[in-house]
Amino acid sequence: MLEIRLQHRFEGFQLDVDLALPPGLTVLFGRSGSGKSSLIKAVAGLLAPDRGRIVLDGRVLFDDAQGLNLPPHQRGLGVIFQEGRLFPHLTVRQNLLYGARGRAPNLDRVVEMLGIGELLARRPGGLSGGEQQRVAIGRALLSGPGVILADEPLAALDEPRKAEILPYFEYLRNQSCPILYVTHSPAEVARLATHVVVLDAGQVLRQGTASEILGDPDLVPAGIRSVGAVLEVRVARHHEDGLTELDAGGVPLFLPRVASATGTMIRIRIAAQEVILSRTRPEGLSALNILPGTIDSLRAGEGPGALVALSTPAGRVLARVTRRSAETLGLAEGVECFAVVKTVAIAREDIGRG
Ligand SMILES: Nc1ncnc2c1ncn2[C@@H]1O[C@H](COP(=O)(O)OP(=O)(O)OP(=O)(O)O)[C@@H](O)[C@H]1O
Repeated sequence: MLEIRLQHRFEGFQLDVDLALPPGLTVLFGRSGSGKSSLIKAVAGLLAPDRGRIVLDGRVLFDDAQGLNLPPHQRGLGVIFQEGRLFPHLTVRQNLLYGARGRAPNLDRVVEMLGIGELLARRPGGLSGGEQQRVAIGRALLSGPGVILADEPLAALDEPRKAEILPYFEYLRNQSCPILYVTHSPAEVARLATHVVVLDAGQVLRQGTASEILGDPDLVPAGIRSVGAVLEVRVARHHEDGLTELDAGGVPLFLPRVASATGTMIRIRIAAQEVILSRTRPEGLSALNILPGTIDSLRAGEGPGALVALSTPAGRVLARVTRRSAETLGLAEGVECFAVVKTVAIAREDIGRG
């Protein structure tokens, strides 16, 4: 358990938060300049707040009232930054052991899990961005941390490298100590977050699940364009034609082949702009995914659009439609309709482990 209460003033900016983080992976989310990195730095011991108290599993890391401010290396943290920040003069093996201060009984297991056995004798300079980040994750893990701090760990990577690293964070979320993770990316929030804290101008604007936060255009930094639903669904069957059938609360959904075993739970993000609504069950349509539901809310945007929230057996689904369509179709709270989603509208990056 990590408790963070702190106040800090920079010129023109005041950070003021009071948080108790639950187990799992907590995402710090918010616009640029909202205070995410400053908060991470305060926990890491790289920024001494003006006032406050930071306690990890009952151990006080910082308390201005007691004049206590543990240095970073005594805090029991694993830190992963945007760039690996590995020591260039040490081999990968030495970098890994540095975090563990020489003792790493689980070195072999971590090396195997991260697939970095081939890299052990090399120096970081020659590694790809993705390889460096895997080593940085290994170093953080091997330090036996009480909490892992990850400040935009995927931001410097291209899409294929992101796809390579994301599963490791899913694994960590389900296995290890609490993780505090900064990102701007709704896809990362959808895939990784157990809990989301939205910061705005240095204050906590909202806290909630990925689904609650990503469904609210006021909370998502990119606004309506990246609003969407997050559903937890079960892999029901892999079909021979390359499609995977999912059980979404009893409704079948089809996606291009998902690399998860039958019976496992996965998370999928369905962007609101990829959803079409119909008042009657559509027929003769190429889209395979049709979810029946009832409209929970309809919210008109400033422009010609509206955001419709639909309660379905799979969970809450959002659709971005024009106000004109909403009027023509008679969409309103309580109205029953069908959400239609193309199979290929759910990108690979939007599919993660449950
Ligand atoms: N050392 C500093 N001195 C003065 N102002 C600072 C310092 N560090 C951060 N700030 C200010 O504090 C505010 C919050 O910055 P911070 O880096 O924590 O935001 P952020 O949410 O992490 O942003 P981004 O997503 O762009 O990384 C900004 O206005 C920034 O200019």
